[in-house]
Amino acid sequence: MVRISVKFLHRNVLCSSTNRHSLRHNLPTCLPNFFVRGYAVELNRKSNSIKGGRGAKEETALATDVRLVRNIGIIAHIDAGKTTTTERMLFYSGYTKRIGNVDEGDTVMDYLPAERNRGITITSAAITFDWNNHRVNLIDTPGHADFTFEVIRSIRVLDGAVTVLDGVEGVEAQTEKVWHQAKNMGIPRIIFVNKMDREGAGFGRTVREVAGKLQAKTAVINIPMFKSEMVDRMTTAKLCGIIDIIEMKSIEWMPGTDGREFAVADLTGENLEEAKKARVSLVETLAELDEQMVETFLEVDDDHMAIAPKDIKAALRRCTLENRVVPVLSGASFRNIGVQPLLDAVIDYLPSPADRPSPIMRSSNAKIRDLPVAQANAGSALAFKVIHDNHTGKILVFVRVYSGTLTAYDKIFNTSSRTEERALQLSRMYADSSIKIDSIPEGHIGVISGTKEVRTGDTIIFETQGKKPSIPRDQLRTMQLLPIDIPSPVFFASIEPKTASDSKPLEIALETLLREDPSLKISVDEETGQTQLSGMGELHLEISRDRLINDLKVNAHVGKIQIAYKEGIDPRYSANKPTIFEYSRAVKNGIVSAKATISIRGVPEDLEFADEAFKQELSNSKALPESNYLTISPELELAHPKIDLKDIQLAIENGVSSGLFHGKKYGLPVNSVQVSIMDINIPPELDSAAPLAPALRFAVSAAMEEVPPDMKVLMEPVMDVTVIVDEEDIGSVMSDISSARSGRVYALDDDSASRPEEDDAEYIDPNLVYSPPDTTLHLSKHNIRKTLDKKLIKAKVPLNEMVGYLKFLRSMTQGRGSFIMAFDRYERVAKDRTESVWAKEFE
Ligand SMILES: Nc1nc2c(ncn2[C@@H]2O[C@H](COP(=O)(O)OP(=O)(O)OP(=O)(O)O)[C@@H](O)[C@H]2O)c(=O)[nH]1
Repeated sequence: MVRISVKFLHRNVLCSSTNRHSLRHNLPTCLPNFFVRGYAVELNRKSNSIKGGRGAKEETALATDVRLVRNIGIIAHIDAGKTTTTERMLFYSGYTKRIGNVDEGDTVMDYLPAERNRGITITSAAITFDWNNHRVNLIDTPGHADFTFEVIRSIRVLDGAVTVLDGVEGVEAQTEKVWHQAKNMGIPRIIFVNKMDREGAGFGRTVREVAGKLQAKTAVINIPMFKSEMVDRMTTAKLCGIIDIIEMKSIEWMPGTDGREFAVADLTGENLEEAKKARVSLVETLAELDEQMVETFLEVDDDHMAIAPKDIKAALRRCTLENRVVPVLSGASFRNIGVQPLLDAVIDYLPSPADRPSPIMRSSNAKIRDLPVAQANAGSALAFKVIHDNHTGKILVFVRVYSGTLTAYDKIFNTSSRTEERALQLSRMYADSSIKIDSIPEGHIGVISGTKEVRTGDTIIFETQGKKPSIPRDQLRTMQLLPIDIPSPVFFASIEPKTASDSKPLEIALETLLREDPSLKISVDEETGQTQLSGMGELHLEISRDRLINDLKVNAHVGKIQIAYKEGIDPRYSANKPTIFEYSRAVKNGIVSAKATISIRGVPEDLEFADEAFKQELSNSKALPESNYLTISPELELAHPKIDLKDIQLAIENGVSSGLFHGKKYGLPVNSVQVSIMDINIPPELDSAAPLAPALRFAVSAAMEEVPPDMKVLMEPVMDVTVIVDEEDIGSVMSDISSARSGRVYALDDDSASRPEEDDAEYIDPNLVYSPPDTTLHLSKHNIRKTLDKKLIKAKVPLNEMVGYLKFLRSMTQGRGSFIMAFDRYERVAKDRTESVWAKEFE
């Protein structure tokens, strides 16, 4: 006998059956007049079992059958309602007992600094819940631009994404950016147009924007439903539910309830008429893309209404998985409207790991070919987030297993740190608790606790029982999954322990921070001994500082957050002759001298204009940190009778990098230079590569010394800025950017660069897509945003000119303007600005 307890109209309705499937099938009949989809089951957290209908067998299937898994993320512009929507998802799936409220600061998902002190749940990277007999792993993707790197990293482990849009604001710049990242990675997406209860919200307008701006082929599967209401003797329309275009039903939520109950009814009147238009469009869109839909359509004599919902769903699933269409839904999470259909859509249309192509593993050894994980015949997993649990003090490593089943106590080999350890404890994170598990099967997400070496972004290889890897083990151990280029950090702060005894704990805490977030960088100035923490943005460093002081409890002084300037060499500089440097050092067998002949030059910012020979030389060079290059003359023979070639190369690289740590004019790290080694004498009696590093460090330092001071330049981070303004503000904003902020405007409203041209066969004309009329907009008392009149100004602007820009922009545009920016590159500070920048930042 299987029993399931369903929360229904404030009552617990108990349905029983001897057969689990029959129970599921008959469930709606237990609840007359209501159409129950995605019903909530209660989780009894204490016993870690699910009360009611889900027996152990079913839980096992959920935990192992990869087709029942959805690894998804929510991507959205700040404030679109990502957290509000997620909180409802957790509540309706039965994993939280009440709905958290963003405005009252009691949500499970929020990760902002104020909530961070509460511990692990806030920073959870993935939260698991079950819906309609499927397991959903919701992977967190932060919205702030400082964390763009983290967004990219999270997107890589997603199989599908929900894009939440604000029905008033439409497609916003940040959304567009993340959308394209997800699209480029081939991740199927669905769209949820949220906040449809707000005045000025336009569903039809937003759908047209999705088609126009995102160039997505839309399939509207539900539309908002409104009811007329008299407010202050004026008729207004109030959102009350949605019209389901697949089932051709209305779904209405009672105002003021928690949204678990909803009434399903047949459509009538205007709602029916509009639904028919939407159904025709949906079927025709699918028939354009899916042959099976054409056949089904012919079978029902071209009657759009006669096609069974299951056939529409199947076609829509096929097309969504192939990224040919994007299902669009509507609702208002805050009013508890439309979230259950969204959850259903996650299950119905987004892929399971089995539907996704096998990712590629790439070796650090260029000679080894790329290997799709499916062909490796070995276990592989990606550590996509590492978190320090403040409560237990343990390091939790969130992994996505790509192949094989990771079992507790398995030996795991980390291909980045090249270390082996055991996966001592495995668990799965639920909304506010974790459950110990024995294994994490392929396609699933789970947590390994207590590892010593794993960092965010590392690849883990493990051997699966009875299988022999398809390539030799030493080669397999050089493979990495989805490596990510980490952009240069542009802000830094100095860090000092308060007392000598605080030094060791600080070192350990910094190591923890770096394991969690590889986009942070620690550098130690060898001359001054000062430690610097660098990051992507002010907020990024503020959060890291709070983690250090408040969470990891170190006793340290963190200096002011500053822009990370660099020192460079004017590319016009060319040394008359290379620097020859001789270095002697006492070693075991006596004194050895190493002689290095090197030259140094500045690399121009716009490499595309450099001469071909130089470009060719750089492409054969080793890229070092700080956009520097190391070119070793091809004639140079580095092989040594006693020392491994790899060790020699590594010592040279380390030596050159540390020689570039301090520029000779400004004392800043050196950026964008090429160091060429023409000759190097490695004494045969040397038996370790160690002395080579200081030799090279001094040689590079000496070469830098020889560059005349007027050829040494200050370099600054320059941002790629997109300012979104109304037409009437274009003139003032552009002139401010170019005159007051030393920026270069390079495009106006040219947000179409990544889109097909209008005469391209691929072009999606927003005027031709189906979108319901926005009947409520004329009732709005306020000015309605003219979305399509917004203009984008794109410019390259020095970062120091952007500090405090939002406030300035808001006042210049009466609050209408907004902007996003991302690091572009380091550029030389123009001569006329150098003095003022130096004075402002360093004096
Ligand atoms: N009227 C209305 N307000 C909503 C709705 N959904 C969210 N909000 C409000 O919008 C604001 C932002 O919501 P969040 O859920 O924090 O948005 P977010 O996308 O998670 O924002 P970040 O975490 O800052 O990226 C809050 O004040 C919410 O109460 C909705 O459906 N209707």
